[in-house]
Amino acid sequence: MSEVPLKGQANETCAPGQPSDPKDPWDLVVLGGGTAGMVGAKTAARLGARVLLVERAQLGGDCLWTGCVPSKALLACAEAAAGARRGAPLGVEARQVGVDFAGVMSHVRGAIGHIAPEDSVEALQGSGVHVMLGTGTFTGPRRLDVDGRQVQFRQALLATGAAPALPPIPGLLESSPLTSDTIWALSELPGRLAVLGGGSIGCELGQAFSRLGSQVVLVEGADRILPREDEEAAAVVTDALTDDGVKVRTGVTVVQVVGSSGVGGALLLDDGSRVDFEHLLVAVGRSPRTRNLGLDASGIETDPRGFVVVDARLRTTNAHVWAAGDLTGHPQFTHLAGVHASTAATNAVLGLRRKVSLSAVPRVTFTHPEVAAVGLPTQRSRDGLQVRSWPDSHVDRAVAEGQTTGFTKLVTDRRGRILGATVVGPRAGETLAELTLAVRLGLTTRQLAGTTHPYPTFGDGPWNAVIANVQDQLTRPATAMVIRGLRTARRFVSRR
Ligand SMILES: Cc1cc2nc3c(=O)[nH]c(=O)nc-3n(C[C@H](O)[C@H](O)[C@H](O)COP(=O)(O)OP(=O)(O)OC[C@H]3O[C@@H](n4cnc5c(N)ncnc54)[C@H](O)[C@@H]3O)c2cc1C
Ligand SMILES: NC(=O)c1ccc[n+]([C@@H]2O[C@H](COP(=O)([O-])OP(=O)(O)OC[C@H]3O[C@@H](n4cnc5c(N)ncnc54)[C@H](O)[C@@H]3O)[C@@H](O)[C@H]2O)c1
Repeated sequence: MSEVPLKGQANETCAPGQPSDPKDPWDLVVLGGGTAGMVGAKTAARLGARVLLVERAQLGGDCLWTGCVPSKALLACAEAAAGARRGAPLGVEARQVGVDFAGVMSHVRGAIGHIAPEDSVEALQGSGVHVMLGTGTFTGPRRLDVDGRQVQFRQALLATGAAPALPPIPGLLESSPLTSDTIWALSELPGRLAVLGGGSIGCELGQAFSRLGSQVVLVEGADRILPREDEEAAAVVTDALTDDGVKVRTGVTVVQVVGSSGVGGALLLDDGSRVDFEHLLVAVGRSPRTRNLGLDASGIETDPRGFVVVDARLRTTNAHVWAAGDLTGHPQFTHLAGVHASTAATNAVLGLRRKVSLSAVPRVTFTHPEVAAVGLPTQRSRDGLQVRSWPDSHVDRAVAEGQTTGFTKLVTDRRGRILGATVVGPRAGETLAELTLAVRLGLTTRQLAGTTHPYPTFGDGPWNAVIANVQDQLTRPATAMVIRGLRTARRFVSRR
């Protein structure tokens, strides 16, 4: 363990070092320096608390080193290749698209390197947070051991994240599969890549590797990929993956993996078929990093899957310990980890009772086209709720770009309040922002329809969908009668 000392007088003022008197514990000790840990620590320091953050590896966590940043950088390379290839219908022909995998990985590392200083020890110190590098374990309700050093706290924030899950399939471990933790070390593009799991990671990385030139087979146990998303959205992505050369196999179970570490192998499926691979990527979900943390010693309970049990204020079953991010069992997103952390840190340091709400947490799968969703499912109409759809084939920007497979779907109540949305299309994640605000604030389609949107943008999809919903409302018998009455009165008045 190495302790990183604070530098400079200014830092000393805002974040004094370890209190020398053990009866004067840290106001907040944060365990884990990923998104949740860093945001929580900075929030608490900004509120004037004396904060110690303990990280066992490197600050930045999964998002920076193995998650969002490398995956989106890889996707950008893949989109550059695919964009060059799909020029023909637009009159632009690139006869041979070459991919230099070393160059791709250099871009991926470059993106990480660009962002890393913002998540560095120095940056945290500059925000008034004391950092200790080492592995933390609870040794009591208000005590931690960090590689042999005892740390006392008034409050603690647990933010140790989650790690790729490996299902108990015979032969899987022996085949040393790749996961989202290890795939970034590849130095050569896999010739044949099998991807187990058709969720966010499987779809994003499967499509990216296929666009870069790998032969990809994606194996999903459920009857469709992206099983948590709108069925039509999943169908559009299935078609897109297929167009990009991915062989999508759904509704099949892997009964055995044959082959040994590093020399390829095969998935044996329950329908008797096999999928040969050079590399296997496993992406079937992420398990909380809650083992060997001494949670029993500190009275912190976990659920049967190992996620830390929290209340709506993110307090664990130890009244002095809070939890944030992937280890809580809430949706596993960087943006939610940040919201969690600022809420939990504020509650911990100031004794407030702020709650997190999961009703308007947006999610985006960054395939091409993207699938972005928030709020209630848009799958089908339910009692008293309407679903309104608008296809990108009627969005002028999508037509101009020759990318019309997407759509916007809204679920609204009778008053036109927007309760949920799914947007599929290029940059759907950006388009979703206003719908997220609408769901969160309970805005109506009438309010959004009355807001001028710039033309021509993909934002026309949601705008046309809300306008269509308002027009639907105008056809209701009572409203139609009022309109008829006003029109008749107007005619009468203007005749005089
Ligand atoms: C391939 C991939 C792509 C993703 N893409 C997106 C995306 O596009 N958008 C999005 O919102 N989310 C995305 N995610 C999810 C996102 O990365 C996570 O939700 C986010 O990183 C969770 O942050 P966290 O702080 O909870 O955990 P982590 O980032 O995992 O941080 C936990 C930290 O705790 C440390 N730690 C663990 N145990 C100890 C200990 N005992 N002592 C000290 N330190 C410890 C770890 O070293 C780590 O640094 C992606 C994930 C993956 C894998
Ligand atoms: N764009 C993003 O925001 C983004 C991107 C990547 C990851 N993430 C986060 O990381 C988490 C983990 O991603 P993930 O893709 O590993 O998990 P996931 O839960 O999104 O998807 C896992 C998929 O694997 C399937 N599956 C499970 N066991 C299987 C088996 N034995 N055989 C075949 N299929 C099986 C499931 O049906 C599911 O479709 C996500 O839930 C998400 O929160 C987010």
